Amino acid sequence: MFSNRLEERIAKCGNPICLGMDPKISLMPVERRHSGANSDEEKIKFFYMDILEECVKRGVKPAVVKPNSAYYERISIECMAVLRDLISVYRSEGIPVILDAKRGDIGKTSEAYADAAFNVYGADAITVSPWMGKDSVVPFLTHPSESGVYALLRTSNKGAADFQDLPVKGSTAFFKVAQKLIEWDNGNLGAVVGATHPEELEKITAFFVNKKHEIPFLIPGVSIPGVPGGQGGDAKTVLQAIANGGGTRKFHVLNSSSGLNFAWQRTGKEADYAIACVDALESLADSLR
Ligand SMILES: O=c1ccn([C@@H]2O[C@H](COP(=O)(O)O)[C@@H](O)[C@H]2O)c(=O)[nH]1
Repeated sequence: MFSNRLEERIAKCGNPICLGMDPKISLMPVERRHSGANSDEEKIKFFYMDILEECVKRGVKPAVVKPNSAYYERISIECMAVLRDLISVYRSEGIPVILDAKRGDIGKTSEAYADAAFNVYGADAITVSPWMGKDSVVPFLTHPSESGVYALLRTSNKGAADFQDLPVKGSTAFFKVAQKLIEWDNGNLGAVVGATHPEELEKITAFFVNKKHEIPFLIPGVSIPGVPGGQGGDAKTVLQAIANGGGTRKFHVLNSSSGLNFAWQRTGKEADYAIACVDALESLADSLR
């Protein structure tokens, strides 16, 4: 089951951090280290390979990584192959990969999406939208690869309130989704809950705890102090919200993408982008112990 795999992985690596891998070429000073890196595809590959190499050298690895496919799709078809290669190489270092693609469609199309995510890209888990209901999510959950599925529950963006917070029959829409997730769960289901609304995170944690059915959360929106571009979520506040809701930390992961990727901006030392990323990862991990 994916939830067990996550628990073991977090215990092994000693931190609950999800390193987002969302490339932004203007913030990737790869040419400082690799004069031959001309194309965007090469830059992305070098950038994330350098970060992985630094992680391995220092023995500081994130619990999981999360590339968002949009950032690769926007570059080129070839960049999708770069994404596949990066997934493979991070996995070969024992780091599970969550493909953030927010899929979901009628059943047979969800089956195709699941094959793409788990067989073609080789990801360990995927994000899905639960909006189309059970038959749109089950094909991911029952895929022979027994991979993880994170359903959007209470997202980190401002617009999350537009639908997710709507009152529904004495409750709130996101709680109705949470109830369905419990019903659909086969040990492979998790939920996306944003870091930017700790009060909602606490209530959602308490909901699952009270139902005696906790599922893994993917918690995006964590910022790294001093690095621009993040959404403002605070990692310690997130863990406190989970504790306040009565939850355990065993399988939840906290995602920071721009904050970790482009941490070199704190010192301005462009050539040290990989060191800066792993420094930020290490100090975030230390601060959460
Ligand atoms: O509710 C959600 C769901 C997904 N995301 C994704 O996570 C990263 C966040 O990037 P940062 O640079 O750390 O803000 C990005 O891929 C989002 O699409 C989210 O932020 N919130």
